[in-house]
Amino acid sequence: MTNTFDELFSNLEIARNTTNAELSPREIGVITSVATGVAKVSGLPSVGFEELLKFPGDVYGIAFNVDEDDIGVVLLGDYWHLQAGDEVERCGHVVDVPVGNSLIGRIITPLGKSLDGNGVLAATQRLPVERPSPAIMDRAAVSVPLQTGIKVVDALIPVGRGQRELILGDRQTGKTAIALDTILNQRGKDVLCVYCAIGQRASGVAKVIAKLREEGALEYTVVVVTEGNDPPGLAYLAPYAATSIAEYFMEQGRDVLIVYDDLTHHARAYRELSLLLRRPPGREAFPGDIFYIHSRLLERATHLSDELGGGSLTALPIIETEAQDMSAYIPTNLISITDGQIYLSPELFELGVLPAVDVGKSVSRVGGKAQRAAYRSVTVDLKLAYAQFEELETFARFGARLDEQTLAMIEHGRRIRACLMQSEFAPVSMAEQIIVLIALTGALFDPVPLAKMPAAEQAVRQAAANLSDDMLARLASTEKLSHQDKVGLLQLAEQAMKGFLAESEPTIEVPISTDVSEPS
Ligand SMILES: Nc1ncnc2c1ncn2[C@@H]1O[C@H](COP(=O)(O)OP(=O)(O)OP(=O)(O)O)[C@@H](O)[C@H]1O
Repeated sequence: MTNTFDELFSNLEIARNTTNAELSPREIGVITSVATGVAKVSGLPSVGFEELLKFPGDVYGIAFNVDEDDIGVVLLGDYWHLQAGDEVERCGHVVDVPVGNSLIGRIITPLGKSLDGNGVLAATQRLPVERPSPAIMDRAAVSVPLQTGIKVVDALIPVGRGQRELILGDRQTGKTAIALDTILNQRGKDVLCVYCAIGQRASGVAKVIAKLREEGALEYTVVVVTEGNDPPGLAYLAPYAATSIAEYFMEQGRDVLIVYDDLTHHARAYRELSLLLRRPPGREAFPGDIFYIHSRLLERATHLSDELGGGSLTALPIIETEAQDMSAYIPTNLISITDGQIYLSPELFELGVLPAVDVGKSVSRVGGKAQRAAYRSVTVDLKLAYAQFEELETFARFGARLDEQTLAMIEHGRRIRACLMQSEFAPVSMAEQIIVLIALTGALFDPVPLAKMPAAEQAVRQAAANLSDDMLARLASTEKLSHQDKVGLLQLAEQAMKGFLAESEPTIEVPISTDVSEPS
C-alpha cells in the first residue's frame, strides 16, 4: 500500500515538474436525480449556498438546498440531456451578470446571453445577482418626480424617483401598457430603463420589444427576458439579475426605472421550485419565505444620498390579481412592501375608461412629496371633485331624483374622467397636463358635450405650445405657481376652448373666467 502511494506521489511530482501550468483543485460531484428544473447532487461537501454549479452541456445551476448528504440545485438551462451519474463541478462563486453601458439597447437573458442577434455583450464588469440593499444612512428622501406621461397617474397618483409603485389588476386590464408608456415617456429625458419580462408569452414580449424599438425607446432601455417555457430557475433569477444591471447605473449617479412584468409569474416559479425541492408549503402552497424574496428584491430600489452619487432606482413591479381580489396572498404582500399601488379595474376597462385606473383604490405614499408644486396647486380640488363624483354616480345609477347642484357635480365629474382618459403610447407632457388640469378645475369643459371631450381636451392641450420658456421653467420648478401664472394659464385655456366651441358648437358659450383660488 505504502509503495503504491509513494509511486503515485512521485508520478504527480514528475507531472508537476514537467508542466508549467498551475495546478488548481476541482471539486466534482454527481447528479443523483433530475426533475423538472431541479436536480439533486451529491459529493460536493463544501459547496456554498447559492453557489454556481456547472453541469454537462454548458448548463448551470444554483445550489439552493445545501444539506449534509445532498444538494438541491435549481437548473438554469435546458436540462433534458442530464441524467443521474453525470458529473457536476463547483464554480466557486455565486451567479453574476455582465453590467455596463454596453448593455443599453440590448435584449438579454438573466445570465447575460444576447437574444437580439447582435453578438456577445462587450461588458467588462460583472455583478452578483443577489446584492444587499443600501443601508438607511445611504438613502435620501424621494424628492424628484418620475413623470409617467399618463395624466391620471402624474396628477393623482404621482411617482417619485426611487419609489416602488405596484401596478396591479386582473388579466388584460392594461398593466403592461402603464409600465410601457412610462418607459416611452422617458425619451429625451435623463432616465435609463430596464424592462424585465418574467415568464411571459413570447408573443407578448416580442410586441413590447417591437414597440420600444419603434418609438426609439430601446436606445435607453435594457430588456431582460425569460419566457414562459424557460426553466423556472431562470424566471426566479430574472428580477434579481435585472436589478443588478439597473443598480450599476444607479451607482454611477444615474436615474433608473425598472419594470418587473410580472412578479406573479416570479412567485409561481419560486413556488414550483420550492415544492420540487420539498420545502414545506404554506399559504396557497407558497413557501414561507415568499414575502422575503420579494422584499429583498424591492428594498434594492432607492434614492441614494448625494455622497453616493445621488442616483435612483424606481421600481414598477406588476402583479396580476384574480377576480379583483386585492387581498390574496401575493398582492397583499406586495402592497405592504411597496410605497403605493396603481389599481386597474376590469369594470372601468369594460366601460372603455382607459387607462382603467381606479383612483379610489390607488395610492402613492411618497410620490406626493416629490410631485411638482404646479400640479399640487391644481390637483387638490380635482381629487375632491372626483371622489365626490364617484360617490354620487353610484346613487345616480339607482335612478334617484337629484337636485341641480348634484347633477352639475356629476356632469363635472364625468368631464374629469373624460379628460383623464388617454390612449396608450401617447404620453402627455407636463405643460400640457397642467393646462388641461387648470381648465378642468376652472370648469371650462363643463359646457362641452361628453362625446366631444377628446377633441376639446386636444384643443386645450395644443395651447401649451404657446407657453413662454419662462413659464415652462416655472412649471418645472419646485416653486408653487403664482396666482398670476394660474390666471394666465386659465386665460390661455379659455381662448383655446372658445376657438374649439366656435368651430364645433357655435351655440355654446364658454363660461367667463372663473375665480382661481390661491394655491393651497
Ligand atoms: N390606454 C389604453 N388605450 C387603449 N388600449 C389600451 C390602453 N391600455 C391598454 N390597452 C389595451 O388593452 C389590452 C391589454 O393591455 P395589457 O397587455 O397592457 O394588459 P395586461 O394587464 O398587462 O395584460 P396581461 O394580463 O396579459 O399581462 C391591450 O390590447 C392593450 O392594447
